[in-house]
Amino acid sequence: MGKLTYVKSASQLLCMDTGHGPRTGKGMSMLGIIADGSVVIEDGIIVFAGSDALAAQFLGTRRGEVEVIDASGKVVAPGLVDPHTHVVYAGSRENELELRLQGEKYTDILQRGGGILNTARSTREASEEELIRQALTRLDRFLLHGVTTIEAKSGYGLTVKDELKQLRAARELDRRHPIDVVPTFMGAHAVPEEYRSHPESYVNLVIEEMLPAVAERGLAEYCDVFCEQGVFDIAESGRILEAAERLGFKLKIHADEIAKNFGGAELAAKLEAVSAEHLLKTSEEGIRALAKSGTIAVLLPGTALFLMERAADARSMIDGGVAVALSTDCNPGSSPTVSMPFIMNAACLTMRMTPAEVLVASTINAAHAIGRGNEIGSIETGKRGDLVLFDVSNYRQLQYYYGMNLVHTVIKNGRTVVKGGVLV
Ligand SMILES: O=C(O)CC1=NCN=C1
Ligand SMILES: [Zn+2]
Repeated sequence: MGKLTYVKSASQLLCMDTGHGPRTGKGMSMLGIIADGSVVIEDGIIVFAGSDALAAQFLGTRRGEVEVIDASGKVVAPGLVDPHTHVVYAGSRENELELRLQGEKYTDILQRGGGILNTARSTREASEEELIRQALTRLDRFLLHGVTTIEAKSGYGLTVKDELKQLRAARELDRRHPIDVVPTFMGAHAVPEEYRSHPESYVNLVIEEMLPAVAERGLAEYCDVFCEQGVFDIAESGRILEAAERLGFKLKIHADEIAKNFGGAELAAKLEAVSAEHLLKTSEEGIRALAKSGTIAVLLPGTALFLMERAADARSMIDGGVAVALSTDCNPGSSPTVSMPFIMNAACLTMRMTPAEVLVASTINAAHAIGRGNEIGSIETGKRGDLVLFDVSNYRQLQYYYGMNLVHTVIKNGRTVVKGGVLV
């Protein structure tokens, strides 16, 4: 019988246990709140979630060491999940912010060899250990912002060797850091300079060499493609994703970020991708297609803000029956942040999502977007003991006191990893 962790007397315990699968429509507003709630975790797994009174009864039947964490006056939620990051990379691109402030477009910078290709140069030069070292610091900051599981994409190597290096680094992060890391292959992030005169050969390299190399090493669960005007078009994106599916990868797609009605969402729905990401410029037909296929819309309001673009039409998606998740899109070019709390604020203030919807989108729906909806994302017996204690007395205050990090304590697999806002 293992040590018990007893998180007691939360002013609000947000169980997120009011449904199955990704939440849609009204389900996105149902938090499963227990006032004066308690959670008991044993050997990293939740063994009790309910009222204080029932927790005392439950504990009365148990012997052994109990670590008590007083959550009175605080909101206890499932550990936040970030389903879309490019967290493994070297270098930085602060110069591009000023270029864009002067009016240069993101795609113009990429076309002339900057942007993703800038990060590719520094990532190719960096050793695997250096990539790990830089990313570990970002993961510490994710933890301080309440995030206990993230997805991590490759896509800054753009050669077989360097894409494998990035994905091995992601696997090492998962091993070394408390945060769980779900890996995604994204060799189709941009066409590297050495292939600019013959991009179709790069598509063939992704399909014929990179995908098999990643698959036989078991280095990624998902394949993602930057489906965008001037990057990978609908036909190329479809070829790559269909090849990936044949090799057993689950599918994601960066869709409709920049060009209007490019058809990325429709492609995601046609391929029944697990998720479609960005969706800033998605058409009404695209939204209907996502609802029909059950593809999760992973929205990135921080990226929209940082690119100084209008945010995705979350309201039409939620009202249209699409399951919505949120993410930082942590990357050095279009969203250099790890703050899920800021993303939740931005989702309310720029996409009119409610305080309840952003919590569902940052926990259970985000968990389903990376295939972990049965293990994390809600506070239910049998799920991982991943919790975040916020220093507010009710969940609405998380979006009311905006621009602040209100994380007090983070518990990962039943172990306290952040206390009083500092790593322990
Ligand atoms: O610019 C980057 O490094 C990340 C990105 N990929 C697609 N959109 C943004
Ligand atoms: Zn991205």
